[in-house]
Amino acid sequence: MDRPFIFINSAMSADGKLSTKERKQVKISGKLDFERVDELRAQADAIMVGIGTVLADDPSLTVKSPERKAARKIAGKNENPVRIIVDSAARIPLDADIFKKGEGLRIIAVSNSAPAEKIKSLGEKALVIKTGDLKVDLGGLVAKLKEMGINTLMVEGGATLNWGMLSVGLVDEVYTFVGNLIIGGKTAPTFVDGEGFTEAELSGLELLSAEKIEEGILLRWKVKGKIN
Ligand SMILES: NC(=O)C1=CN([C@@H]2O[C@H](COP(=O)(O)OP(=O)(O)OC[C@H]3O[C@@H](n4cnc5c(N)ncnc54)[C@H](O)[C@@H]3O)[C@@H](O)[C@H]2O)C=CC1
Ligand SMILES: Nc1nc(O)c(N)c(N[C@@H]2O[C@H](COP(=O)(O)O)[C@@H](O)[C@H]2O)n1
Repeated sequence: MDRPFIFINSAMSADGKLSTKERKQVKISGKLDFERVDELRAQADAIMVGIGTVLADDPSLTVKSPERKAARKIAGKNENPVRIIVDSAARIPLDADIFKKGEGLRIIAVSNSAPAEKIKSLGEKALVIKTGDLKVDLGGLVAKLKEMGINTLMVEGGATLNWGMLSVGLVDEVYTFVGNLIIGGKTAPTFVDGEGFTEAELSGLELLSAEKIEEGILLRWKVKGKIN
């Protein structure tokens, strides 16, 4: 394959929301799910999120457990997977947590429309990869990641990037943790936002497993592509 194996991991409320209408991150899952996500991070070559997630949550995207970080070191890797932000217009603040916390390569994926001055400043903190004219070309980006030796890519949202990846057929598997709360609100981000598929374009899934974790359920899906 000329791209990495790509999977999405997201935590959603029982009504499919990723966060509140104010884009505020809320606790959807508990300690056991946190550990599961940390293990997925530790096993991945790279983790990717959209700029909307950075602006809303300012995540560090680091591996949290000292044991998992040590195991990566023993395997000759950095403590953290490569951390990638999809950021067409290079809006990421230079003091974002992904720059401040943890070791390892950061990649900011921008488009040709990103301002040159900002790209220059980002170049001091991260590798900047340019694809696409107004919007990052996700297919082009993942092909470059593969060339760099990234074989497993974990996508951690948000709603728009999930759509971007799924809509162009770049996702192999999906993990959705469904938590025991309702968030509601028609403007609250859902698992997949963006334009949405038409009936003719719907993407089918095969259920690989379903597991109760604490008060929620973890579903693992294989993406099958177009149903119709
Ligand atoms: N519960 C969970 O597991 C998670 C929740 N979230 C929540 O999701 C929300 C953020 O989601 P969004 O605002 O939708 O932002 P997002 O994180 O999906 O980023 C979207 C941005 O990615 C950029 N992008 C560049 N090229 C693209 C392309 N080709 N296709 C798609 N996007 C492209 C665009 O600038 C776009 O605005 C936050 O409220 C955050 O808390 C985020 C991650 C995980
Ligand atoms: N709201 C929410 N609930 C959960 O149960 C989650 N697992 C997440 N995941 C996302 O993970 C990011 C935090 O990463 P760091 O701890 O800073 O490394 C953040 O973007 C959350 O939206 N979210």
